[in-house]
This record gives sequence, C-alpha cells and structure tokens, in this order.
Amino acid sequence: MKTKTPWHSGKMICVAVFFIAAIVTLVAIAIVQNKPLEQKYKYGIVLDAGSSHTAMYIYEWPAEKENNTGMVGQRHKCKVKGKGISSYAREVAGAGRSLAMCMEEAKQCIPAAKHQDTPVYLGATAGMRLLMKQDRNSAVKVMEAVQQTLQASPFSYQGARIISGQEEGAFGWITVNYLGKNFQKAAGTMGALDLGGASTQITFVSKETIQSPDNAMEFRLYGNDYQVYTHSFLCYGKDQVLKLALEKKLKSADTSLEDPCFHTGYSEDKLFQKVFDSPCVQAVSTDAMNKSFMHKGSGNFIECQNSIKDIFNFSQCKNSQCSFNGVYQPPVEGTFGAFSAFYFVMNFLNLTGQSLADTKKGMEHYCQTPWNTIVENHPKVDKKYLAEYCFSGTYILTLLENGYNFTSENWKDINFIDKIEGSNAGWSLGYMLNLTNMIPAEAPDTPLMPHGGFVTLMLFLTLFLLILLFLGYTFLGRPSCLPPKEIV
Ligand SMILES: Nc1ccn([C@@H]2O[C@H](COP(=O)(O)OP(=O)(O)O)[C@@H](O)[C@H]2O)c(=O)n1
Ligand SMILES: [Ca+2]
Repeated sequence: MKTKTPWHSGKMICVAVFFIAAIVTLVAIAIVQNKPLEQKYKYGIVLDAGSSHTAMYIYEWPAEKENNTGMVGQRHKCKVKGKGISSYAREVAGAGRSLAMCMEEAKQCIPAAKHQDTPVYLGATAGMRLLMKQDRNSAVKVMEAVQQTLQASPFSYQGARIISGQEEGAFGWITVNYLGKNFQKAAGTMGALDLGGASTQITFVSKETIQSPDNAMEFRLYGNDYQVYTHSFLCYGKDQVLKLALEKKLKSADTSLEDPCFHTGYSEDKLFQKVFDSPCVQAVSTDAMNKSFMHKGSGNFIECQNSIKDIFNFSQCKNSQCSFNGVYQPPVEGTFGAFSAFYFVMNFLNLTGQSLADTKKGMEHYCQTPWNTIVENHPKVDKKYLAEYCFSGTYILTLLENGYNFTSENWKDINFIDKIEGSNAGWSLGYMLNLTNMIPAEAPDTPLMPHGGFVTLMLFLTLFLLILLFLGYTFLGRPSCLPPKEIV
C-alpha cells in the first residue's frame, strides 16, 4: 500500500530551506561583523624634544582600525625632568640620561610582549635648530646621545632627528584635524597655532593660491586634497622673544632697565649673558656678557605692547600680503586651535574665552597689578615663570593681532586648547601617524554595516526564525511526544 504524502510536506520543505538559509546567514554575518572585535592594541612612542623640555607620548590604537581617522589616542604622557636636550651642549651624555626615566615608564605602560613591535621616534624642534646654528658639533653629539638611549631601549628605534619648521607646523595641523575627525567632515579643517619657547608656527587651509613654495604643503588625506599654508618663525617662541625684546631695550652700558612688561615692584639682577647667549640676538663682547643689570618692572600693558611691536618688521613685503618680517601670509581663514604656550599662558591668565577687547582689558589689569599681589595670589607658581606672564600674554596678543592679522571679528575663531579627546594638541601625534602610514590618501573601506544596522538585522533574522518555527509547528502538528488531543 502506498503511503500518501501529507498535504503539508511541500510547505515543510520550504520552511526547512528558509530555516537553514536564515541560520547560515545569521552565522555568516556574525562571523564577518565580529571579526574586528577580537581587538589587539598597538602602541607607538614619540619624544617631543622641545627647546624648554622634552615630553614622551605613548599612543595606542586598535590594530584592526589603524586606518580610520580618530582611532589613535594618547595613552600616557611623561615629562622629562630638567631642561630641553639643547641645554646639554656642554655635557652631551646628560641629554641621553635625561630620557631614561620616561623610557622606564614606557616599559611599565606598554605590555612587554608588544615592546619590540612598538616604534619609538624622537623629534627635536627649535632649541636644537638654534644649537645647530650656534654650535653644530655639540648639536650632532646631543642627537647621538639621545639616539643611544633610545636604541638601548627594548622598543623599535625608528630615528631621532631635528624636524623642520614646516614639518612642525604641518604635523600640528594634522594632529588637531585628525583628533577632531575633520578630515571626513564637510565642515572643513581647523588651522593650527603652536607657540613654543624658541619658535612659533601658523598653519591653515587657504582659498588663495599659496604664493611662496616654502609656505605651501599639499596633502591627500582620506580621499580629499588639501593645500595648506604653513610658516614657522624661528626665534619667535616666547622665551627667545623675551631675549629679542630685552635686546632692543638694553644698551651695553646700562646697569638697570625699566620694563613695562614686568610688574611694578619686580626687581631682579640679571646677567647680560641671559639675554645675549642666543643666536637670535646680536652677539656682544665677552666683557659685556659678564656684566649684570637690574631688571625692574613698571607694569604697563600699552607700553609693553609698543615695545613688543619693535621686534616685528612690518615694513617690507614682496607678496600681496605678509604677516611680519617680509613673510608671505594669506588672510587667516576659518577656525584655529591655539595650543602649547598659547594655551598655557592664556589659560593661566583666564583669557581663553573673551572678546579681543576684553582680552586687552584683562591684560591691562593683569600687567598693572603690583608684583607682591601677583606673588600673594599665586604662592605655588615658580616666581621665574610667574614674572613672565604679563610679557607672554602681551606677546601673544601682539603676535595674533598685529603679526597674523586676527581682528576683533575673527578673534572668537581662535580656540585655546590643550587636549582634544584626551590627546594633547601638538606635532607629535601627526608625526607618528605620518611615519607609520596611518593616514591613507583614500578613504578606508567602511565595515560591512554600522553596528546599529547589524543589531537590527540580527533582530529581524531572529524574529524570522521564530516565525518559521511557529509555522513549522502549526503545519506539522505538535511534537509526537505530547499525548494526542483526542483519540478517535
Ligand atoms: N606648563 C607649561 C609648559 C610649558 N610652557 C612653555 O611652553 C613652551 C614650550 O616650548 P617648547 O619647549 O615646546 O619649545 P619649542 O622647541 O617648541 O620652541 C615653553 O616656552 C615653556 O616655558 C608653559 O608656559 N607652561
Ligand atoms: Ca613645542
């Protein structure tokens, strides 16, 4: 006798096929989508050997996502004790030794298994550029000393070099825009203003064709082309500018100097050597170097600003427009991130969020405050640094307004920033991203689907499977292990 095929067997096959197909899809998507989740971290170390001090930055990023913008973050910062490496010209071994403590911290911070795959770079800036001019031999020896220390570490040594002013500007610009994820936004990029002790950089995208090749840099990043204007002013970092300003005011016969950029009541005996020991100022005789002068404050912002204007040359310009000293600069455009000493000084003075007029009023008030009041108000701040904020703040205002031509209209576009998303603004991150090829020219492949889409799809497929199960149950009747409903 032939058994009759049940009426629902065709449907059952259909249900079974869908069921299997759904399971296969579910598993396949889960595998593909979750592959990057087994995240392994990678690390990189950059030492920023500035004119005043060295800082070591440890960066980390998920290994699978190194080509996505904004994925690299700062894991740790270590401040090297003592002065910058250029101060070790007469005792070069000390430059190498000075880095040892931070390298030890790096060993603790990065898992041991990753040490030998972790690149370490050192970039020296304006302090070493100046030492190179002043005493090339010592500069080369200082670089060799730091190289030795880094090579002796368990990390993968990738070089120690003096970076150019253009690199310093461009990598600072890359850092702030990478951290701000601006490369993939339609809104455009942010300019970068970096103020160090020995040099200062301005970098931004200009609509104008850059008129001098020295100031032009071109990048193709994440599928977009950028033409960037950049300039680095050697000797215009805040510590060298103080020497330039004092040089203008001091005559070699002077035994005392009244200075409007220092507070009334401030009085300090200083060696001429402190002013004239730099290649940024005219050399004086050894005799003069050993003399001293009484540096006295008279606390007057307007007079201070006038004296600072003397160190800028606004008279000559071979291009359509210049910032100062005959350096071509297109008009500033868009928003800017002002970091390093721009931030430290303006943050100390509580002048990071005011209009230009109010910033000037704030400076006027601060500079005319007597020195003893300033000391009383800031008992914990080292007097050497405390004494210089009136000068530094006035220099920053003058540099931005008279040097770079910011106005009361676009002053609000300057953002004084220390960190973006937990990482310090500065050239070091951009430098590492560039050397490790982490900023692709073209936009990287996007994942199969965003996480939200993945979750929704999974929910739909699960629902679909449940429906299939329900249908299967209805078509096939209840499982045989259950007692039949009615016996005929
Ligand atoms: N907390 C801090 C740290 C640094 N600074 C200043 O920030 C500047 C950093 O310059 P730098 O050492 O990077 O020098 P460059 O080689 O960049 O010219 C120095 O003038 C320091 O005195 C500050 O004002 N406050
Ligand atoms: Ca710096």
